[in-house]
Amino acid sequence: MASEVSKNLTLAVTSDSTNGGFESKGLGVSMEPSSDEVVLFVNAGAQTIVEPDLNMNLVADKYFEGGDIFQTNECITEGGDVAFIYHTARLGNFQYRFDNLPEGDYYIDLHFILEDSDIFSVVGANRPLQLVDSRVKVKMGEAIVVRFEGITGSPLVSEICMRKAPNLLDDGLNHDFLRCQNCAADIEVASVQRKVMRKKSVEKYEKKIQELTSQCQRKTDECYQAWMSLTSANDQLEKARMELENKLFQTSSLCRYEHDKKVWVAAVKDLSHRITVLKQDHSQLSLKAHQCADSVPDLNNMVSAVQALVAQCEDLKMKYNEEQAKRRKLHNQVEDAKGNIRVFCRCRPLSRAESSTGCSTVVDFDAASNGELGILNSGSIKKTFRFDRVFTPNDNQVDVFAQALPLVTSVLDGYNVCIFAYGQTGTGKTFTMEGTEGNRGVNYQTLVELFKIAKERNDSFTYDISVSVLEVYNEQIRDLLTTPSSSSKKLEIKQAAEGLHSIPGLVEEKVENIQEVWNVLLAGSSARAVGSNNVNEHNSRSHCMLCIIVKAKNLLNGECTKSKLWLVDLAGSERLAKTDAQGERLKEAQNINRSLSALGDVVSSLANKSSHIPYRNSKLTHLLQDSLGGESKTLMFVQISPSEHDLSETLSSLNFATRVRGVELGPPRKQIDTSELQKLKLMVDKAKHESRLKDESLRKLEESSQNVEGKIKGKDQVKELENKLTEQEQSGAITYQHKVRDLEDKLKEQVKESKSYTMTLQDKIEELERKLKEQEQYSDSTSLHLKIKELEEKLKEKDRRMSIATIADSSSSMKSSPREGPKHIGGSRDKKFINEVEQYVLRSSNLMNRETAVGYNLSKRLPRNSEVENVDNNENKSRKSDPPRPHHKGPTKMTKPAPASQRPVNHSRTSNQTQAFKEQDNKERVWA
Ligand SMILES: Nc1ncnc2c1ncn2[C@@H]1O[C@H](COP(=O)(O)OP(=O)(O)OP(=O)(O)O)[C@@H](O)[C@H]1O
Repeated sequence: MASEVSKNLTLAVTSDSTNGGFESKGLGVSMEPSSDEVVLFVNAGAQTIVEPDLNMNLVADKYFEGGDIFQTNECITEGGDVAFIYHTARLGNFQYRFDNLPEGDYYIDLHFILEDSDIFSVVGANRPLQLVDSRVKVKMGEAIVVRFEGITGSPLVSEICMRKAPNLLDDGLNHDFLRCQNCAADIEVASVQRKVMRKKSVEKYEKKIQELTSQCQRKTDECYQAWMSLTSANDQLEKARMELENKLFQTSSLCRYEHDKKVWVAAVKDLSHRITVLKQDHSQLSLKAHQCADSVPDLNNMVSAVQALVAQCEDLKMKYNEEQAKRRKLHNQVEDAKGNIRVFCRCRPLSRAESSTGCSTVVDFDAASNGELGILNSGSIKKTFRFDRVFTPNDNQVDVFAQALPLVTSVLDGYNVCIFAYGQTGTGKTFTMEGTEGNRGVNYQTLVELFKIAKERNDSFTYDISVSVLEVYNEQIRDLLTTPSSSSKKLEIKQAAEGLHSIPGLVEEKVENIQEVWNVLLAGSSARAVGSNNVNEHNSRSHCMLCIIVKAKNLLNGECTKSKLWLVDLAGSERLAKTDAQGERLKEAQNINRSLSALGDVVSSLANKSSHIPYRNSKLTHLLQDSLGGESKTLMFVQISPSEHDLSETLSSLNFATRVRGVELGPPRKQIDTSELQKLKLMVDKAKHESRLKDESLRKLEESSQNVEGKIKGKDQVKELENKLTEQEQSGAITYQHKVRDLEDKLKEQVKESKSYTMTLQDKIEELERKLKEQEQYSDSTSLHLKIKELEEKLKEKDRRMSIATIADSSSSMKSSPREGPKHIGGSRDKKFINEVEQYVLRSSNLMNRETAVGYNLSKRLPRNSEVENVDNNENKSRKSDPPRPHHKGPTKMTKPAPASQRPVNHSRTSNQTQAFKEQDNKERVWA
């Protein structure tokens, strides 16, 4: 059943303000009846204009003053008509329920505080918001519920007051209206009842007023006294405060002084500590200074030692430089010894297709390790070829490159090198030069090695390496590194200077590591394939050329070199007849044949030492001009197939390669040997010349003695003359002895030098011989044997002449020996000694000639260093016809010149001696 709700609701706000209206934003009150409860909503969302109500203060006072404080929401009734609640909890939406109320009308007052809301700012801090006289009618069994809803913030409910309203239903009595001083409601009161109530209340209030007045008087007195005592206490307090402040000030200044004192003491302590430390430092430093002063001489020594070391280092550097130069020279000599053109033959394995068709092999590798290769015909060897190296199908890429490696070193030493692969299509030219990804060929390995050696030498050399890749197809040069737009440009060869060629416009890609090289090689090979329908066919019919340009600078002596390494994969060498070609194919084949035969012609001309080398007959030879012949080194791989079906092509390739290899048969350059021989010859000539001069002076001496003898007539005269002669002879003999001694010393030295030099030469030769041995074994022996024989003949002839000369010499010395004067003895000994030296020198040089020219033969004959002297001795013993060797007794053992009186004067003997000297001299001249 719906409750009857009073329309007379007021929302009041406690305030000191007495006029004007307040606008309460966000608070509203509504009442809704429900079935068994009367609900009072306090809604914070509504707009309500609140009227000020002065009485409200009184109501609030009353509640705060006299009201009990209840902590719960229980309904407490006092006399069954009023309920108070005082609640301090802060809540959001909440409700109070009042049950068991007796039936009747009730006033409900609400006091609550809303914080954080606009109401709060209107009402002021901690002042309650009041809602008074909400009158509700409660029937039997109904309850009153006060519900707060939609409230923002945290309301603090301070009071809920419920009062029983006077019964509105009249029982027929005459009613007066009494306005409630508390709530301003008109309360209907009966007139009698009103008088009694008024009297009672007047009395009650008067009594209360009196009590309050007296209480107020009392309180006023108390207040006055309290005020007075407070004032005096205040004065005393002020005084005490002043004193305290004074004291505090004094104390603080004292404290500050104490504190400052402490600080200063600490600072002084710290400073004195620092001074001690500084003193210690000072003494240590002065100690060190003394030590330094003491160590100055040591330091000077050290500086000079360091300087000496630096000088030593410089010296070592120079020596290292020299050694490097020697190494390069020797390396070059070894390379020279091997020949400037080398031919390696490589045979590929039978292909799968060939094996499956049961194709047989026509190549015999039994003597491959000796550089020999046999071509079989119906099981027996038909023809044998010899090359610098023969690689069987079992030899891998590393084995092959190991043999090409020395040439790579030559490029870094400043020599031009050309390595090319020649052979029939499909014999493995590309395999040898380029290789496959897992089996890199000569090109890649060469570049790896170049970078490796360049790195090893980087403290004495700087190297700039650049690469060009080009192709010669149909006698046209195509740059494979150029951009596609400019690839159509024709390249031509220009002569830059004498012996130097350049290709203007050719790309030279600078490379600094092997990865860059690999990129360039890839770029080249992919460019090669562009524009061709059949890549393999195109590649077979063009020459692919890789040019590596090495610019080197020697950091030690500033020498700069620029050398080239050509790596060429030639076009297939099939003969024209076999290609069975027409039109364009025929032209291609003709061009290939022309360029390959031009290559053959160039190397043949080089072999024949022809004055004109036909480089310009093809683009290929023209390009390679500065790397073929001259000081440059060439390596050719002749690639062959083992198949019986390719026999004729194989034979043709092998014949071509043999023609190329002919170049190597030219005599290797042996510059060192000739120059040394020349030196020794000069030394001998000098010695001979000196000896001749001495002979001349001797002869003059003898002539003058003969003249003197002829003039002697009287004894005194004779004696006088004899004395003069003796004196003359003595002085002449002494000077002569000195001269002879000097000469002997000189000769000894020369012999020693020549011996040691010969030994070093022999060492070098031995080393060369060891390296040559291999080479010599393969070389065509017939021409060498002829030369050896020729040289041996010459040697024998020389020996024969020499023995004749010595026999004549010995016979003449035999004749003059019985009465040889001191001068004569010295002269003949000198000559014999010279002869000995000459023979020895000639023997050595012959040996050297033979050794260098025919190292293979010499290796059997030439004694080792330690054996050289034994050989000499043996020769002494065995050659009885040789002139006797001089016995170096030294000048002390020389026979003293006899006085003229003791010597028989023998004119004929003297003239015989002179004659013998003359003969000997003539023989020597002939011999010389
Ligand atoms: N020594 C070898 N070992 C193994 N396989 C080889 C050898 N030589 C060549 N081959 C193989 O034989 C085939 C032909 O070789 P390659 O292409 O190198 O011949 P080519 O002479 O360069 O031919 P073209 O003249 O057509 O360029 C290739 O498959 C190659 O891998």
